[in-house]
Amino acid sequence: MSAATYRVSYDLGCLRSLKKLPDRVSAKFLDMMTRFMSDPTAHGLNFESVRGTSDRGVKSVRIDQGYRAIAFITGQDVMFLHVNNHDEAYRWAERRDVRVDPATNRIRVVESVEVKEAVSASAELPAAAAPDLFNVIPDERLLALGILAEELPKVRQLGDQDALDGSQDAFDATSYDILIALAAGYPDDEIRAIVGIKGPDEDTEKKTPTTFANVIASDESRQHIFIPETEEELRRVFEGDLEGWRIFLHPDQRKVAYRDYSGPTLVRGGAGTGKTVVAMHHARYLADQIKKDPTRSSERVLFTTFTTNLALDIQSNLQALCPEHLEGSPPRIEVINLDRWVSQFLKRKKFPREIVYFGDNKDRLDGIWREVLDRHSLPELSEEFIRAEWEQVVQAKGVMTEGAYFKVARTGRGTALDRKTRASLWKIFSDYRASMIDEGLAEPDDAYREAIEILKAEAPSLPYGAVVVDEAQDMGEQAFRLIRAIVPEKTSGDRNSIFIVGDAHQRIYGRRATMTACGINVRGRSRQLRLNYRTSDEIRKWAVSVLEGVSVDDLDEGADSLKGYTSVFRGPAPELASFSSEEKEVGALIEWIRAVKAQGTLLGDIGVLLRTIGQIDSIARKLDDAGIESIRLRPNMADDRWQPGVRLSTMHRGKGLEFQAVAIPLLSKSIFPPPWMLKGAADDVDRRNILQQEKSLLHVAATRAKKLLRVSWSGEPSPLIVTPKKE
Ligand SMILES: Nc1ncnc2c1ncn2[C@@H]1O[C@H](COP(=O)(O)OP(=O)(O)OP(=O)(O)O)[C@@H](O)[C@H]1O
Repeated sequence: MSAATYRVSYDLGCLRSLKKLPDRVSAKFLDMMTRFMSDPTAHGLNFESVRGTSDRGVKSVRIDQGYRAIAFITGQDVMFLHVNNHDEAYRWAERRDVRVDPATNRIRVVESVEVKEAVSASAELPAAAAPDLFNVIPDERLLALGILAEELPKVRQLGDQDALDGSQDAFDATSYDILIALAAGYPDDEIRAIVGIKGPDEDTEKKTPTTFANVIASDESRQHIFIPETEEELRRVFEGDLEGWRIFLHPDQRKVAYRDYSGPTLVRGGAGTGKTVVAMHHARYLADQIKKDPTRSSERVLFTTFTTNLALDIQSNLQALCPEHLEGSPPRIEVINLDRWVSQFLKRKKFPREIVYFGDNKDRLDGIWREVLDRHSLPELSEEFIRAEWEQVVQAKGVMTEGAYFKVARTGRGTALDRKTRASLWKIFSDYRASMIDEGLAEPDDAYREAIEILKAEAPSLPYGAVVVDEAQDMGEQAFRLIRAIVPEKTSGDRNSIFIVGDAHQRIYGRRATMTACGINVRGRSRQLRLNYRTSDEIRKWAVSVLEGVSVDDLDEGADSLKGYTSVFRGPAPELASFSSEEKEVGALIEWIRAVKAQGTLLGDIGVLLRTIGQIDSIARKLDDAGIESIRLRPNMADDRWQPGVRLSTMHRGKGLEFQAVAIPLLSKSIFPPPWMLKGAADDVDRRNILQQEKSLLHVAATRAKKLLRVSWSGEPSPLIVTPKKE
């Protein structure tokens, strides 16, 4: 074969079979395929017929003397299905049949054999212990879910979970996913959602003709089929691991990421549903478009998020996904957290003040507050209330004059304020602002406002064609106004301008904004993801139970819910452990870490998430005494996963991390939520907001766990914990 127009694709089964073979075979196959990709005319492939196969499109290709690749050829498509040593490859190919399945909009790779032969022909299919795993499930239900008729006899042979786990290669990839979800006990609608198959009533999309060429490129097929666009991409997949998020998106994720939008877009979804993954793929999609268009060569995509460490994670994940867009100078995708972007921008613009984020200067602001509050006689309001009013109303909404403060809507604030009180408060706020300027300091909201003003006054000079925003739930009004100012709506339209992902259930920094109010109109372009890829369904359910009674916005003017939120796999129930003393609790935590390690989990894949830095210090000492290595994760520093040691992190810093096993200790009533926070509440509404934020924090911490979650306390449990268990 030597025509330049062939489209080459790789079934997931092919990539998996390749990973089982010696590296040199994979290297040879890769070499052969990259050469074919670069110049099919010079490096044609010799396809040979496979004797005995019922499907005439199934062919073999010689890799070397000992190994063969099996492919399926039709029209202009070459799809690789399997690689193995000569005899096994032929045996595998003899009974394979490739077909278009209009019901699922996928390409299916079927082993078309009779029952006895099927089992013996599938070398990896283990002997069934007792043929009962799916026995209670009638054929009609299996077929309606998408299992192929030819596969039914093999399904009936699967005796137990071990047999199913070992039979991956014996089934079409979609069928295997269906069986795994069935065995885990999911109901049919959830199985369809997990596997990405529409139910008979949902299938309302306009259908393109179901030719092989169309179906192989469908979002559904591409859940299991990889179509490389460049040799580089092929190399990365062959040489790296098969991380699902990079290659095989769920059809719902692909539909959101790989398309154009007529204006700003919002993607919501519970923890672990792949919002960051989708945002990264969309950034890549946008950068690919820029790359293809020479007239846009100076354009860039700004990928921004809330915290530095999340930006660092995204940078390294994008490096794995599309390095070609990060390596240029300047790179086509620029990843930076918004605070840093602003401070760099203002520095270039010679902004004379220092922006206060953390550390010593924060103490200087506290000092200014003390002096200002001493100078003014306070109305009947607490210091906490006044400072919260400054942060949540004056600064958050960018109020600059007394007149504006009289008029501003104080949404979310509990205590009503009459005009006279507002006038007294404004004197305090003006004094504080003037003193802060005198000291040469600025708060982040001041910095955002300054940047917005500069951008509005300047002729458009920034190179950004689009902004992608992650963790939007933690950004405030000024941040969104700034994002809009970075990519202002053009007279030619607002196409692909802003792509925002977030989840208000995970709002942990107390900021809140309504996009429409900030000039970002996402109406009609809001999407939702529902499948949690990170956390087992059992842990997910517990994490959701923590949020009971919490009502959550949709980052705009409506409400959000976690309806339909499900995990793609199941696991052990979270362990809730109660102790009579903290000493016993920490002792048991140490034993738990040892047991998890003994079961094969690396220490670095165990996270202990705590509410305060003081608690981290204390647990670190106790782990040290017990001879267990630990690493404290600090804000603004990436986690070097190669370093051994249990990860100790605050719940806040835990956002953006994930671990096989997570422990959340010290959740006693007297410690969590921290009493000082509730004591500092300005009024009942503030108190409710604090409790809501702490619930979100516990929810975030719990959803960092993949397979194991352990929650513990001593004495009385925190009221935020559901269902206690005795020691
Ligand atoms: N299609 C997929 N296939 C395999 N893994 C996936 C897929 N999509 C997401 N994941 C994995 O699921 C985990 C969660 O993804 P991601 O961090 O993007 O979710 P999120 O919605 O941003 O989560 P959170 O809101 O909790 O930060 C990651 O480990 C990611 O690699």
